Parts: sequence; C-alpha cells; structure tokens
Amino acid sequence: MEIVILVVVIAVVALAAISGLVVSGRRKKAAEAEQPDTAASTAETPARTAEPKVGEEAEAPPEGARRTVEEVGLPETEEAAAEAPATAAEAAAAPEVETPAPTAGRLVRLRDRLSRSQNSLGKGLLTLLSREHLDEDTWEEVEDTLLTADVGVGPTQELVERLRERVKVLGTRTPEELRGLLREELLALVGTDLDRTVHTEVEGAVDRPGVVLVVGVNGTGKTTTTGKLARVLVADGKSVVLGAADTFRAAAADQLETWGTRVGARTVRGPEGGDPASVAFDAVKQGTEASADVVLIDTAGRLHTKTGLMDELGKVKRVVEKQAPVDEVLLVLDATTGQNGLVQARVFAEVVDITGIVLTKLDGTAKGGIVVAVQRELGVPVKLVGLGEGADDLAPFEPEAFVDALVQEG
Ligand SMILES: Nc1nc2c(ncn2[C@@H]2O[C@H](COP(=O)(O)OP(=O)(O)OP(=O)(O)O)[C@@H](O)[C@H]2O)c(=O)[nH]1
Repeated sequence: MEIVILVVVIAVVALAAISGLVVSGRRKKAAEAEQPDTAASTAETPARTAEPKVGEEAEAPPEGARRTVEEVGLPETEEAAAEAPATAAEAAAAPEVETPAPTAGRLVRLRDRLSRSQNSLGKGLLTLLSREHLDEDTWEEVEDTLLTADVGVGPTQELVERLRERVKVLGTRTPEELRGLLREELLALVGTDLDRTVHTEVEGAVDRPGVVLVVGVNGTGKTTTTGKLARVLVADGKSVVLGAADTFRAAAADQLETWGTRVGARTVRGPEGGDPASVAFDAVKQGTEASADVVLIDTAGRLHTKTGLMDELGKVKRVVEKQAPVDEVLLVLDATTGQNGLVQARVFAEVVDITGIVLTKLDGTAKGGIVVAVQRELGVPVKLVGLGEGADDLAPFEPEAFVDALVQEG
C-alpha cells in the first residue's frame, strides 16, 4: 500500500513539473512576440542601464539586444547626432557679423545730438545779435561767447569783424536774416572746400591696401574710433584688416579685436609689450597678402610729453612705409579737453604728418568751436566726428550739417 501511495505522489510531482515548463516556454514566446525589432530594444537598453541594480535585484542582460561591432555600424542619423554638438558649439563660438548703418547722411541722423550740445553757441550769438543796440559791450559778449566755445582768438576776431560789417549794412535785422547771416559766416570759418575724405583709396593700378594710422593721446577714444572707422569702411563695402599696435595697454588689442570681429575684420596683434612697429608692419603685410582694401592701425596712447614714446610713433610710421606708403594719419582729439587738445595736436604734428583730425565726444561738450581752432592750428581738416559711444556714432564731418545744428531753431 505504501508503495502505491509513493508512486501516486511521484506521478503528481512529475505532472506538475511538466506543466510548469510548458507555461514558461509560452511566456517566453509571448515576450519575444512583443519585441518586433532590435532597434526598439536597443532604445530600451539605456533605460535599463541607467538604473543599475545589484545583488538579488540585478537583472540579466537582455539577450536579443546584443549586436556585434560590425552589425552596429554608424547610421547617418548617428553621424549627424555626433556632429551636432560640434556644430552647435561652433555656432556659439562664431560671433554674428553685423551690418553697420550706412555712412551717408550720418551727421544728419546725429544732428539732434549735435544741436543739443552745441545749440547754446548759436542761440547765444543770435540773442546777442538781435539786441536793438549793438554797442561795444554787446560785441564783447559776442566775442566771449565764441571764445568760450573754443573757436580760438584769431578766428573769433575775424568773425566778429565780419559780423559787425554785415550787420551795419543790413540795417534792420529780422531773426531769419540774422540766422542766415550767422550761418554763412560760421560756414566760411569752418570751410566748405577742404578735402574731408579719409584717404583709403590707392591711386593707380597698385595692388596694395590703403593704409591708415590712428594716433592720439590715451583716452581720447582712439581705439574706439579705429573700431568705429572699420565699421564705416565695411558699411561702404570695403574689406578691412586691423593692426593692434597699441601693445602697451593690454586690453587695447582685445578691445580692437572685438570691434573687428563684429564686422568680420581680422585683427593682427603681437605679444603684450612687444614692438608696436613690428605689429604695424605685419598688419600691412597680412592686409596685402589677403588683398584687403584698407589696413587700419591703432597705435599706443602716447603721452605727448614722453619723448621716447613719440619717437617710437615716428618709427612705427617709418617701418610701415617699408611695406606701403601711409595714406592717412588721423589724429584723434577729445573735444572736451579744449585748449589741451590743441597742445597735443601741435606735438603730434611735429612727429608725424597729420592728414586728418577726428574730434571725439562732441556730444558731451558745448565747445564745438574746437573744429575751427584745430583746423587753423594744424592746417588739416576735421574729417570725422564722434557723437556718442554707440557703434555707429562716428560720422563723416559735413560742414553744412554741423553749422545747421549750431544755428537751428529749438
Ligand atoms: N560720449 C562719447 N564717448 C566716446 C566717444 N568716442 C569714444 N568715447 C569713449 O571714450 C572712452 C575712451 O575710449 P578708448 O577708445 O578706449 O580710448 P583710447 O584713446 O583708445 O585710450 P587708450 O587705448 O588708453 O589709448 C570710451 O569709454 C569710449 O566709449 C564719443 O564720440 N562720444
């Protein structure tokens, strides 16, 4: 009997084992049916590995997901994905090249700024000239007004003399007549027949860039002006190479390079404290090799009292001239420094032949008369004026727009 019971138990256990195997086989098949392709399982793999488990919780690696190196290959999408971060990084690193505002009529655009700062000169003169009796005291006041605006002694006396004569002839004076008269006389003083173009064009069939040297004392706005001038030239369709020959002030080359990058102009620079003449030489060389239209060279802010530094400026020019003639030497003067600017102008003119003047910060002073004074002092025209810190706030100087801003109503 016991033997019969034992045989029955063994038979039941055996049956149970067989049915268990069948069920697990079915489950496995059903699971395989739920995984239609390997790509889907590959996609799941990272999710599993993202949360690794250890010990008893550890899962067996998915069998079907494994592929050999040969099988995996590099599909197009993976290539693109691999390239994408580099392109994005490049895009972030590559600065956006700006399109500067056109230069034609810039001074007209900036006229409000000019008349805001210079209007007191015109208004002051018109008020005085409108007085019923133009006695000596009044003429003295006219003179003082002009001197205060930095017109300079010689030009002031000339203007007062001309005004006295013309007012006498005029007899009765309407405000409009006076305005017209003052406009004419101021315009004659500023000069309408001077060549105010910044010389960047090379004459003849010579294959070289125009070379412009920018000089001036520290803080006058020299580096900023060089950068703004690059924008003016780019706006006029020229290609520009910048030379950072201000190797004394560490930040100057960076500052210049930033200006250049914004308009797609290359900046040639040297080691900090290096030889400025060698940087200037390299800039012209590279500009020539690159067939650039213009090379603009920013020089160190020289204190005009330091003879050694001034001598070095002369050297920069001589060394550049071994590559190509310098077509334009622009002296940058800060209009707010008044008579001190004239002293600087005189000293610079002794070292290099200044061919044009840039008056910066005219937006921050009522002393616009410096335009007249500095032209007289150097016999060189004002070619550009700075009317703000904005990138396109440097304008070609136009005598008519300038004088209109002085005498305009309002
Ligand atoms: N309001 C006004 N500020 C200006 C003008 N031009 C330049 N500046 C400012 O003047 C300051 C000096 O300009 P920089 O270009 O650094 O002067 P810099 O002559 O190159 O000076 P160094 O490199 O030290 O020789 C800057 O803050 C400019 O933004 C202008 O026309 N108007």
